[in-house]
Amino acid sequence: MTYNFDEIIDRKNSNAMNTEGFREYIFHADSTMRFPYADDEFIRMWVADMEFATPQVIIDAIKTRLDRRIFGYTRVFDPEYYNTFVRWTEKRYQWHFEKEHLVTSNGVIPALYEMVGYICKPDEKVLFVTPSYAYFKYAADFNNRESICSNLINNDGYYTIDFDDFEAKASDEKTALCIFCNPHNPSGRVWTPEELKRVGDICIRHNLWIISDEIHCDLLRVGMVHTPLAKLFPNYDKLITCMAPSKTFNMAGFMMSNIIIPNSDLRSIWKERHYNFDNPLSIAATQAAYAYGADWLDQMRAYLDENFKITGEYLAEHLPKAKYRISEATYLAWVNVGNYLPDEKSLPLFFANKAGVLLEGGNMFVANSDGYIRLNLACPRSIVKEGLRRICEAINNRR
Ligand SMILES: Cc1ncc(COP(=O)(O)O)c(C/N=C2\CONC2=O)c1O
Repeated sequence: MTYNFDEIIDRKNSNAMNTEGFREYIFHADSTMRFPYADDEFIRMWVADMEFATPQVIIDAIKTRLDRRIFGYTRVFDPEYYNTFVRWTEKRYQWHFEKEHLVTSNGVIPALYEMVGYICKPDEKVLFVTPSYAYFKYAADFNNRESICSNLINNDGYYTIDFDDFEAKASDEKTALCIFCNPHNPSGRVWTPEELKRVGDICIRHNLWIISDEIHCDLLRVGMVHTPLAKLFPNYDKLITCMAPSKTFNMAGFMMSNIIIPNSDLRSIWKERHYNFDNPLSIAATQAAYAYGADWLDQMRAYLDENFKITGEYLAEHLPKAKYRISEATYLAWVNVGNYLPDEKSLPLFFANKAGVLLEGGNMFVANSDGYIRLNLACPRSIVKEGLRRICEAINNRR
């Protein structure tokens, strides 16, 4: 089957964050905030969900479950749920994990919120690299735990880990947990086994817990290889792995993620305190995604690769002083426009007002992200092209 990723799908009046939630999330404003563009005139390149239809195989599985017509209290009991997912990780990442280590959560972020509280004592710290997905900091904030950040080294747009700084912060006796993003949002880096080995060795040397957030792992550029951190450290049971179908198959609204907790004590705490019920439609959707979604994913990745390619070509022609590298994973382009807008206080506000483009950027990624904008390229190509046209025009025509 050939999928049509050029199709523009109307999301209005579907309670989508993407169309309804931007004022609050990006601008901390209410519905009275106004722009020179009507809401449906915006090109939306901000929140990380896709403008592509969720694969039909997933929709069909949901319909099949709907036909059972009763939707009472539900959790994963069927071993086929685990079998389907572990076959996916074995086939794509040559990584196996034990059935009893798998728990489900209604999202990776809710899992982070819970586990920071289970793992860190009140005076302990959470370490992560920056720039970072802001919810890593929010998970620490929510639990009144201190964040400790290690800035990535930015080599002309290619990010690497400052291992000396990372180890200095990991060695802080109050640092108890590292939340590590692999692949990395927002830089798009796919960490190499060598980089991952150094991260793991440092964390183990300083007796840290590690949560490896691998939610973007399926969204690799063609030819890239994802290495689960736990694959390199099979005997370190203080290493939790988070994966989910939500980013991969555009089903974040089903709020289903897989958390692999090898440490039996932590797993017991999780089972004791976590509200351990799942949406029956989400279980059906997740199982179908991993059982039958590979063909759609492979076609979608090829479409995304082309979107990243045309983005680089367009920026090279129209914004030659911008810094851009094709992300090694995710569907998020990370572009440094600082040479053009060095004094812009809010890049999202500038582009909302001047380009009619909703995007994230600047200080929305905790630290070490000044001058950068993040563009969601998981859109029909015509939308990507119009967004790029508007962004470049707004910059080149600014007064
Ligand atoms: C690294 C990372 N972890 C977790 C999540 C969310 O997981 P969930 O709770 O949905 O299972 C996201 C979503 N990233 C988003 C969502 O919108 N903008 C972003 O950058 C993410 O990028």
